[in-house]
Amino acid sequence: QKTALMDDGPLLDSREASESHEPVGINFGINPINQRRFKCLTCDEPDCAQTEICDDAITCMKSKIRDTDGKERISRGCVDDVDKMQFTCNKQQSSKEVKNDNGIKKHVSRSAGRAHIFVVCCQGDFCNNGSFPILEDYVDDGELESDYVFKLTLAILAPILGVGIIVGGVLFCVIARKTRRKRPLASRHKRLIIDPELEPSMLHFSSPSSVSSTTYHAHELQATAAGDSTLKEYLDGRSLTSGSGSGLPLLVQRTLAKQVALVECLGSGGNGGFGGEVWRGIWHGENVAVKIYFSRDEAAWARETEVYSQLLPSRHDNILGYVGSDMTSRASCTQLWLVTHYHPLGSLYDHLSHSPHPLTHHQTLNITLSIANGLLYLHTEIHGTRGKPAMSHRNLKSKNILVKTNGGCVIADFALAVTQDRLTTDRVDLKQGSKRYMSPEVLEQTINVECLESFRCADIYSLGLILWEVCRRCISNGVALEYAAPYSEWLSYSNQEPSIEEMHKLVCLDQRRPPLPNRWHYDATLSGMGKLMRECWHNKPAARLPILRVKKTLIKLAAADSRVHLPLD
Ligand SMILES: Nc1ncnc2c1ncn2[C@@H]1O[C@H](COP(=O)(O)OP(=O)(O)OP(=O)(O)O)[C@@H](O)[C@H]1O
Repeated sequence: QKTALMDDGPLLDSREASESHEPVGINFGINPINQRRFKCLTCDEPDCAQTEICDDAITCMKSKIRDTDGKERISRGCVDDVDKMQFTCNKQQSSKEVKNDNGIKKHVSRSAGRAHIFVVCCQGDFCNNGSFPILEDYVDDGELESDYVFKLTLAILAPILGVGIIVGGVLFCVIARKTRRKRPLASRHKRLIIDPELEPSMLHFSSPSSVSSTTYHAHELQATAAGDSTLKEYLDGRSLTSGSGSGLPLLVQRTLAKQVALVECLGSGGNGGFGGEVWRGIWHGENVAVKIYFSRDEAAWARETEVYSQLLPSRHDNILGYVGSDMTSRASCTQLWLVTHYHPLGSLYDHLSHSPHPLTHHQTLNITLSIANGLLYLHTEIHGTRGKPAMSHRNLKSKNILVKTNGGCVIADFALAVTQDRLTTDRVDLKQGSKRYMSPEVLEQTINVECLESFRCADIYSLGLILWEVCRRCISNGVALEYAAPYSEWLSYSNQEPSIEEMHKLVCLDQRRPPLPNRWHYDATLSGMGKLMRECWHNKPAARLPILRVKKTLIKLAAADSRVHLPLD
């Protein structure tokens, strides 16, 4: 039963004061036992515009409902039977209070898409007066779930991400370390090609087979990891530092070993040679020859370096071109490098003994004249700023002469070379040098070791033997002889280094000399060459021709031979 109320406010206030109106909450279940009836305010949804009174209620109620579309409805009323009360007042259970991040309570509907209902039930007359329950912010399950999913994802991903970052960091450090370790090699490799300090133009090969920077293979660029140069330390306190010679400036030479990539071993100096190895290397895209001495041969390396860098100030067509020297320390081993021009045809010995083709007269005279030319330069003192002292080679042989691709030759291996100054200050070891090419006075040890001229005469003896080796391979009347090393017909192991005793017996005691083939008599050039040889290997040093005379004789022979087309000066 409803009674209309004209003045809502004051009436409600006074009633409210006179009655106890405890919210029923979840304890409402005891009230039906009392069966006491209350008067309650009643008004209808949606806005409770008109309030009336109802009585006979076992509990009063007021409610606020927020629909799924967000619209709110309010109402008050009487609940007059127990079943209804249980149903109505239970509506509080449909939402759940949770605290958000800031500690503010929210009523949370447990199922998305359902209306949010808050019903307050109370027992007492007009106890449902007053303000309506407040619906807290609505947080639906979806939001909660997405929050949960987000947190779960974070909980899973965070450790994975953390471990990933640590592993990545460690990997980065390891790779960075490795790269740093490799970088010196890489930059070394680069320097091999682009170092502007060094001038590849110094290597002016006439060789058409010289390898250019565009034709060598990638594997050839594997720079040999030479150790740090110790050349400076070595040179400090020595006389080599002025470096007025033909090679690179000394400062530049100190980085040479790092700039050269060794490509192939050309041979090792056996048979009483220097004992190290000769390699073809690549330097600034050009082939170079690298002679690597063992540390026990340091004196020979130092002497050869000194000769090239100080005593042979200018380049000469018939002296092996010098690039530089370096001393490196690798795995606590000292390596001594001497870098020179590379001549792909190899030594005169290689050329004469391995080439299937005999020599023409033109080639024979080209070879012999160029050797004479080189030796003349070596033997002669030259005055002036680019001057040089007179020198003796002391180890002339066909293996120490290299063949250029233009058919001429260069003299190499100056480790035993001497000047008059040197002879005055140092005592030379006469056992050094190739025994096969030793002159009788060296074999007998009767040579005047303090006089340069006597060693020049010994060089001429060796030159005589070289002329013989070359001329044997010259074709005459369609016939050329096989290569033979001097004195091989009298030595048990013809190609092995003979002993000093063997050579002494042959050359000094038996007075043997290489035999001149008969057929040379029928060839003016070769017979002239035969005569020249005899004058070179004469037993008496003083009777031997000086090198200038040898050169002039060769020029005459060349000029007289129509098969020879050499520019003769
Ligand atoms: N500048 C060079 N260019 C090309 N090949 C070279 C050069 N220097 C040396 N060779 C080659 O390397 C080989 C070995 O050189 P090495 O100086 O050891 O000669 P060797 O005559 O066998 O020994 P040794 O002179 O010590 O008796 C030579 O036979 C020659 O073929």
